[in-house]
Amino acid sequence: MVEAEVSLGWDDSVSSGMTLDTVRDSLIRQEDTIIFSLIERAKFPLNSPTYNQSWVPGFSGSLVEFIVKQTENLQAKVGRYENPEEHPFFPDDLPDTVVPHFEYPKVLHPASASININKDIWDMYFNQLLPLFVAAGDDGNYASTAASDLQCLQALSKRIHYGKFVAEVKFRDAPQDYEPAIRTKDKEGLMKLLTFEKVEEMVKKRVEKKAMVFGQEVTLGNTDTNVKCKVDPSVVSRLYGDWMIPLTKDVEVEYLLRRLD
Ligand SMILES: C=C(O[C@@H]1C=C(C(=O)O)C=C[C@H]1O)C(=O)O
Repeated sequence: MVEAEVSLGWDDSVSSGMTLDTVRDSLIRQEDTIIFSLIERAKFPLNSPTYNQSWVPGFSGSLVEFIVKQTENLQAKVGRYENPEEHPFFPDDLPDTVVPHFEYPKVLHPASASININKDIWDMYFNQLLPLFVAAGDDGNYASTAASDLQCLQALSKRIHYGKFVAEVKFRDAPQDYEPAIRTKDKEGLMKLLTFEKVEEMVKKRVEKKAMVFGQEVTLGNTDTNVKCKVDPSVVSRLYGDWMIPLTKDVEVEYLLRRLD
């Protein structure tokens, strides 16, 4: 299976133009998308009926499940999941694309297609993250709430699965360091090799600052030094420290384990 796909065009000697710097630039830009999506979701209170009631006749799941499934169905038809940067939350039974196939550069090892940790991302988002940054309450805006959740989920999923690209460029930069740990399936060794603590500290500080800048009320009068942010910056920093970075690194390890298949 993997061999057949390799013969369809994956060639790891071809330069993708990707470097650790360009990959990190993409992660930095994705921070903006993530923080804005959280700010948008924070406009609404928790709105728990979005998650714990079935509303749609003939569909037994929650409203958010319905919206995510239906949207993914539509987006699959127009090719969203042909892009190796995108991963569906409900990958079963997605329709084929109806639009012409776009040739994305084959940067990743074909085995990477089997890595999708969206189940964990879904659980983390709804059970741990959401209650930390939205107010309690119910304003009835369930459909808009679910649409905002989808934006957040897609942004978080893209960032975390971007670990595949991070791992690929790290491997290409130093195959001699990674190969022994891959061959012995040494997850801990791989984790050590790919970890840059200083970079992680910078990421956490930067997203905290961005949340402060993006989420403040902009007024034309004197700048109020006591700004109240739309999303608590320390929650954003915690989101990265406790979940985004560890999950991205899990994806990196999973990718590397398959890198020599
Ligand atoms: C993504 C990278 O790999 C690891 C994960 C990081 C992250 O998720 O932000 C940051 C540094 C590394 O420990 C990277 O090196 O940039």
